[in-house]
Amino acid sequence: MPVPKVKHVRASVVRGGGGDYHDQADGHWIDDHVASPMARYPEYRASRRAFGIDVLGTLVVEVEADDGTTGFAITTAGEPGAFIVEKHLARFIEGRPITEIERAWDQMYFATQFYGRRGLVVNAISAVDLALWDLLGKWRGEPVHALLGGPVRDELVFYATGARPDLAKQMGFIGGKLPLQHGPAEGEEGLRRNLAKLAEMRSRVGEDFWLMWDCWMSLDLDYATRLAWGAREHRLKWLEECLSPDDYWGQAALRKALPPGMLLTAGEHEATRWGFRLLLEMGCCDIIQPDVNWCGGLTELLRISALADAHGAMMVPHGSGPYSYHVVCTRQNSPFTEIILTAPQADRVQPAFHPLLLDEPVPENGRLKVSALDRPGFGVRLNPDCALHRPYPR
Ligand SMILES: C[C@H](O)[C@H](O)[C@@H](O)[C@@H](O)C(=O)O
Ligand SMILES: [Mg+2]
Repeated sequence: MPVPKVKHVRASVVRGGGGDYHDQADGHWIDDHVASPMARYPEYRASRRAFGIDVLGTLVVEVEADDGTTGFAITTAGEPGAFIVEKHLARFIEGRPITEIERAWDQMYFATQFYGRRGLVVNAISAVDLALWDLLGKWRGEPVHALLGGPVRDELVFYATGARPDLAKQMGFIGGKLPLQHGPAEGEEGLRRNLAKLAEMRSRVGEDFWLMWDCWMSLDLDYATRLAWGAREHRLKWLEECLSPDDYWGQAALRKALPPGMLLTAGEHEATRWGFRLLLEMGCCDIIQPDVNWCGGLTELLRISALADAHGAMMVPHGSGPYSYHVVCTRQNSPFTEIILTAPQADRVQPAFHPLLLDEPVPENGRLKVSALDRPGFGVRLNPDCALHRPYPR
């Protein structure tokens, strides 16, 4: 059977949830006084949307082959991402056999290296890469996990990120990750409030349920160290992304300063094998957390995961929904994964990319059978009720 060629690459945008976790309506837990690097400015302390955490919105990339098969994927990149795909990346994909995913990745990365390397550009590359894997799976009639060598486990186990770890425990998750709410700018009172919140949650969930803090790049080395030692009595399992992702030196120092047994995690805002090599070789973390839709896509994540494995580190993707599940089920060093509870009060499970994807599998009782992934490609469809807009048609 001749291998089809890519006929069209289309980049569209959509607002409201979807591929941008922070593009949510008013009153959502994810924007309720969460610590951030901008909290040193009082006007940006109460809300991350106030400084534009939701500025990009979702980019949807569709890759259509000349036999009509179409793959797609999403990321956080919005209209600037659509520009990069239509005006720059598409030229390396259109007209090529749909099987040439490695070649496509290499050309997309090195052609944009002079202005990319991480962030928005690599988010856009990730979406094209994931769309190509979706297309390949659909053409071959196989789930993506089968293209990666197949599952090493029968079910996925999840922790949940949200404001209510107590409810996450009732929903059957193995742990709950809280957003840290107060950073250094709110001084000792803020530190006391953080620790009081953790103590309250520990009292609700009992001794064995995992509790973690997501610090979202908001701290300095001294504050993070004091927070960690204050959290020790409440059995905090890990501190996440405490410092600037560029401060490899501070992260390495923090990891050495933590109480015995407390883990340090990082990586959701890191990208490519080179960025994660730096994190791992400098001893910055115990668990790397690449976002599959941001780190370079699946092609690059396979290299990143192998690096982590060689360093004896776990690779537990940040969010990423089905794009994570198809990889995690095939990697020995990915024993569990994350779902970000995108429901406004973090009180129920809904698809991670709600409302944009149809057929997105969701964990039940904190678990998901790998057999639920057994549909071609990533096994999801675009919701026709979510109107796409193509800002740079060709
Ligand atoms: C809850 C955190 O502040 C972020 O909003 C979240 O998207 C991310 O850091 C995570 O690890 O889930
Ligand atoms: Mg995080």
